[in-house]
Amino acid sequence: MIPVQVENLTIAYHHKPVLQEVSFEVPEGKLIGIIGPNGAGKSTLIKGVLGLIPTASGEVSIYGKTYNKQRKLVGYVPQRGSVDWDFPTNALDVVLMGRYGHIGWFKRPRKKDLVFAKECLDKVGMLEYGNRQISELSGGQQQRVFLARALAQDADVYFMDEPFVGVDAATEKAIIALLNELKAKGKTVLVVHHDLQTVKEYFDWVLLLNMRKIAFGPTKEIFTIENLQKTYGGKLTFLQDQSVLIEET
Ligand SMILES: Nc1ncnc2c1ncn2[C@@H]1O[C@H](COP(=O)(O)OP(=O)(O)OP(=O)(O)O)[C@@H](O)[C@H]1O
Repeated sequence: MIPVQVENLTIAYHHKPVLQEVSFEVPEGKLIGIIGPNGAGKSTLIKGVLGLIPTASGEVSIYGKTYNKQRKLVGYVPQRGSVDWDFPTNALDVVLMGRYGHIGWFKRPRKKDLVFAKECLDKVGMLEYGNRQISELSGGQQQRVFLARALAQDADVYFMDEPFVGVDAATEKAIIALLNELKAKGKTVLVVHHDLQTVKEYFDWVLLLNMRKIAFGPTKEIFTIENLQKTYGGKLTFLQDQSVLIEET
């Protein structure tokens, strides 16, 4: 079964297309990087797939059915900047929200949901912050709580929008270890990612995006200088050994 299939997806804001006729099929059990310059439509793609914004045309299916029918199978870590952190709730409750697909919105969480939510907080090193208001956490800590929420969903396919932004090097390592753990369990994880230096190390497959799909496939084949130039235009600096690339912003 194909975890995510996108066919001819077009999305426009105020009638101006920002994503045009994007098609790809995501294979199961892989870590996939979504790469492209600022404004390329990476977040828009994820939001479109998850039905959070209207699409102009195209089809999306999750394991062969519409997202609405498969919600429980999908976990989402939004971009940190897009979340209202002043919302009065503590870290454990944020993680418990990840369980509602399993509990049902109007029922109280069962003991085992609570235990599982705490396990997820522990996995991201945040157990001791369970009672802390999310507004009182640092950016990197907030990011980890959202990761714990996604883990609590116990989904089969995950979408993460820049999970490494604002986290320190140790946390980045811990997050990538978690993603690899998910992969080892056969889960599929799509990650919007900006650091070109780590793409080869982190991701099995990449989607290169700039309003349109530039290329999609195994990192070894797709993450080439030629494709990166197509994706970023001239905004790349090639270091001497040709293997290290830096995006100028
Ligand atoms: N709510 C909105 N209303 C109007 N235009 C929007 C909206 N959200 C995004 N856009 C525009 O759509 C385009 C794609 O934005 P998007 O956030 O998907 O890019 P991105 O690739 O995720 O960028 P970044 O790397 O900067 O996060 C941009 O030109 C952006 O200005």
